Amino acid sequence: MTAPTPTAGETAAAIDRATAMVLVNLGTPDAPTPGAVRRYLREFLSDRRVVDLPRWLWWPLLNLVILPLRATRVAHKYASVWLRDGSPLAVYTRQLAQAVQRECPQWRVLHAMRYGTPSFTHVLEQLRADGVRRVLVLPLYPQYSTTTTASVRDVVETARFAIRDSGFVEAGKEAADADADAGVAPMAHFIGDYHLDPGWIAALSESIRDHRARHGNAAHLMFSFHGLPQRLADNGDPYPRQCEAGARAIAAALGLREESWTLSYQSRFGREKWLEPATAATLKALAERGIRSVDVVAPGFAVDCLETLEEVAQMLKQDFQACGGELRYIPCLNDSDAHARVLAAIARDALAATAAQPA
Ligand SMILES: C=CC1=C(C)c2cc3[nH]c(cc4nc(cc5[nH]c(cc1n2)c(C)c5CCC(=O)O)C(CCC(=O)O)=C4C)c(C)c3C=C
Ligand SMILES: [Fe+2]
Ligand SMILES: [Fe+2]
Repeated sequence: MTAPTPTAGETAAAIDRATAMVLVNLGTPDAPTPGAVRRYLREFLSDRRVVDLPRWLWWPLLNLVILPLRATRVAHKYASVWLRDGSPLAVYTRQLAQAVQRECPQWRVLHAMRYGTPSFTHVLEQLRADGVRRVLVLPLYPQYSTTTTASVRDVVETARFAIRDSGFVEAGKEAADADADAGVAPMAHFIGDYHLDPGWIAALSESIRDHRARHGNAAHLMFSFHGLPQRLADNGDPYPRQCEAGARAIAAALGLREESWTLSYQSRFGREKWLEPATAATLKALAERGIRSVDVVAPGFAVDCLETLEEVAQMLKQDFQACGGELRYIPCLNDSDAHARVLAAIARDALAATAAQPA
């Protein structure tokens, strides 16, 4: 009996079983309930990369004030965008990893979350047990920030140390083999940002062009990015510069006139001064200038989530309508083929660059 002929994908898969790619996103609650949201927010907002107040001040504020007040309110928001298969961020991230897997049949492609499940540590242990020796980590944040990207890097290092320290031994191995194997965490390569990647700029420009061709051109295009405390930018976080450079490159690719687009920041949290201009205030100012239609795109989000679907496509849309205008939200690249191709190309380039480096 002859073995079945392998497909192109299977042949390629046989070439590099030792390499995997992990797409890492922020994470999201497991259910749109106050309990699940509380668990998620507790983990997220306990990360010193996200809130850097002294613990003696932050712990009581978080546990006794913020979580009790916020969990129920935010659970309602999640409920308003929840999909049949879960939170939008979880569903689209999972589907995006599957789409990238189709683009890269030679490697294993998985996803992990910085907070909640599946955790990066869990995914790395699984890959290591399957014999993967090299992991390419791609945080799903096009722009680098200490609050997001650096925090993913933290868990990558923690997970690699945890594997080394656990003296991980596979069942059924001979002692010598097991000794040789114990503590070998896969090597990790990390992609810090892709805010000016030409493929990414082209994919976003194309998606905006396509949306406008189908729904008509609004008078104005707004690039709305998740915000950050201004203090972090003042201390050198490159995030706002990368947002500006990306928005400018997309506007140029679309051939937009300077006065027909704006960059703004949304999702403010807490009392500190955040990056400005704020998306809500900018929309109000546009309405006051008599601009009646605005397209909003959110290039800081790889996939749609609470912040785009609830805050922009529901709340800000209603507010703008109340000012007599029409807001059209342009979805994120999500699990589109174009997005999967861009991320696959970024990964291939990153690995080719590491291979080209001298040993
Ligand atoms: C100090 C608090 C926060 C900082 C700093 C921050 C930075 C930051 N966040 C994203 C991406 C996302 N944030 C999302 C939700 C979200 N963000 C914060 C707070 C900070 N973010 C909170 C408290 C929440 C949860 C919702 C709420 O309680 O209001 C999400 C969506 C998650 C989902 O489940 O859908 C994303 C994505 C970036 C890119 C960023 C810095 C650049
Ligand atoms: Fe956030
Ligand atoms: Fe928000």
